[in-house]
Amino acid sequence: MMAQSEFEARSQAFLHWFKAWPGATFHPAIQIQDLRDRDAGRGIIATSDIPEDTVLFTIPRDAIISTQSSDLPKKIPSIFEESTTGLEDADNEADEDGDASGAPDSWVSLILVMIYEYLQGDSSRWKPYFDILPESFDTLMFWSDKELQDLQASAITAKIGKDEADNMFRAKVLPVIEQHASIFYPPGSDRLSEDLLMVLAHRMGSTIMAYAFDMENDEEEPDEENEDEWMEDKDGRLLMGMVPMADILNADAQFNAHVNHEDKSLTVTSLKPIKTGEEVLNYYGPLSNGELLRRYGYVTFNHARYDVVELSWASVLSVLKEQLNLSEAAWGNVMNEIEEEEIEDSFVIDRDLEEPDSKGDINPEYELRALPADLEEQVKLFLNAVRKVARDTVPDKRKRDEISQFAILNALQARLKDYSTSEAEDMRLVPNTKRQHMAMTVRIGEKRLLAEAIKLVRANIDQQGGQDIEMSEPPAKKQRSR
Ligand SMILES: C[S@@+](CC[C@H](N)C(=O)[O-])C[C@H]1O[C@@H](n2cnc3c(N)ncnc32)[C@H](O)[C@@H]1O
Repeated sequence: MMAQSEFEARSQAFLHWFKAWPGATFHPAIQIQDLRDRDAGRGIIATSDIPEDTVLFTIPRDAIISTQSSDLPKKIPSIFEESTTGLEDADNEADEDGDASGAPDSWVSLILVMIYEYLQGDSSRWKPYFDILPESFDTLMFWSDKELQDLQASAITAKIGKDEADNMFRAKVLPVIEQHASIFYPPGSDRLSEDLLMVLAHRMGSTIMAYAFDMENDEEEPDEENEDEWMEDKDGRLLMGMVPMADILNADAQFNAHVNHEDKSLTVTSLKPIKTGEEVLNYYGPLSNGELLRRYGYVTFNHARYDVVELSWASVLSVLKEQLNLSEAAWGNVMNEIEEEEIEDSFVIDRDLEEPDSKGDINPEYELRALPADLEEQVKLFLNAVRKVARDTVPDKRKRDEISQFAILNALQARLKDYSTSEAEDMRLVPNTKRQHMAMTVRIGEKRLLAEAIKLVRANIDQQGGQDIEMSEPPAKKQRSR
C-alpha cells in the first residue's frame, strides 16, 4: 500500500491541478480524504456543514478525458471515423452493462485515448489525474478461480467476461497501438511488450468501467422527452468521458450528491444538508451487490436491497418432470406442444423497488412482494399443454395453480441448494480476506432473497388451500396465437 504521505501528496497535486482549469470550482467546505482505512480509497468529506442545493464543485468540460478532448483522435482521425475504422460494432450503443464482450466502439475509443494519454506521461494534460487513478482493482475480472469459488452459485460469475475482454483487446486495441506506435509512444520511450499492453488495456478498461461517465447531451435545448439524452459524436457513437473530481466521489444506494450535466461544465450539488465529517456520496444506480462487485469492486449494506437471483427454466422443468411423473412419451408430447420461441430461458427474481427519492433517500423497508410474473405465466402455459396431453394430471385451475406454486417452490429450494453453504453457516464463518468478505456479502444477499421468494410461495400455497375454481376450457389456442 502506498505510504500515506505519498497518497496525500498526490491528492493535493491533483486538487491543485484541478483548480487551475478555467471554470473549475471547489467548495471550501469539502476535502479529498484518504479513506483507505475503510477500504474506500479516496473520497470527499464535508469539513463543515453544507446546506442543501450547494454547488460542491464544477468540472469544466475541457477537463474531461474523451475522444473530444484528447489529441489522439486528431492525430489518427481514420481510426476514430466511421467506415474506415474497423472499430465500430454492429451494436453501436453504449454498453450499459459495461460488458466488454459487446465491445461497442465508445469503449474501445476511450480505452485507446486513455492508453495514449497515459503513455504520454508528464506531457499529458491529465498527468496529475492519472497519478490518482488506481493501478489495481478488486473487480471480479481480477479474482482468481479460487476466490471466485466463494461466490458459490451466484449468477454474477457468468458475467465477468474476461476472455471476451482479452479477445476484444487483441482484436481492436493492440493492433491500433502497434500500427501507430510512433504516435502512441513519445520519442525515446520504450515500447511495451504484448503482455504489458494487455495489462495496460485491462487497467484502462477497468478504470473506465468503475470511473467513466456517460456524457449527457445538454448542448442543445433538451426537449421534454429527451431530457437525459446521451451525447453522441458526429458518427453517432455515444460519448463516455473520464470526469476528474466527479469520480473521486464514492457512492452508495443512500446518497447525498448529484452530478449535473450542463452546457460548458458538470456540477456536483448537494441533494440535502451534509453535516461536518459526512462523506459526499454519489449514486451508481440500483445495482445488486454482485453487479457492484463486478463493475466497481466493492459491496455495501445498502445495495443488498437490489440483489437479484436467476432461476433457470431448465430447473423449473426438472422439478415439474419429477412432480408430474408422466410417462416419457407423454412428457415428449407435452414438450412438442410448447413453441420454443415462447419460452424464456431464465427468470430474474428481484424486489422491484422504487428508485431513491430526489434527496437520495431510500425506504428502509424492503421485501420481495411478487415473483416474476413471466415465470408464473410460463408455468401456466406449460401446464395448459400438460392438460392437453394428460387432462387428469391438470383437471382444473385449482390443481394447475397448486402444481404451479409447488413447482416454483421446489425450483427455488433447489436453487438455494446450488450454494454450497446455508445462510446460517455463512453467518458463522469468519472471512480471512476482503474479497472473501465481499463474496460472502453477495451470496448471503442472494440466499436471503431466495428465502423471501420461498416465503412468498409458501404464503401463496397457504392462501390457495380451499379454493376450488373450475379451470376454463384449455386456452391453448389463445395462448399460442401471436
Ligand atoms: C469513481 S471511483 C471513486 C473514487 C475512489 N474511491 C478512488 O479512490 O479513486 C469508484 C471506486 O471507488 C470505490 N468505491 C466507491 N464507492 C465506494 C463505497 N461506498 N465503499 C467502498 N469503496 C467504494 C470502488 O473501488 C470503486 O471502484
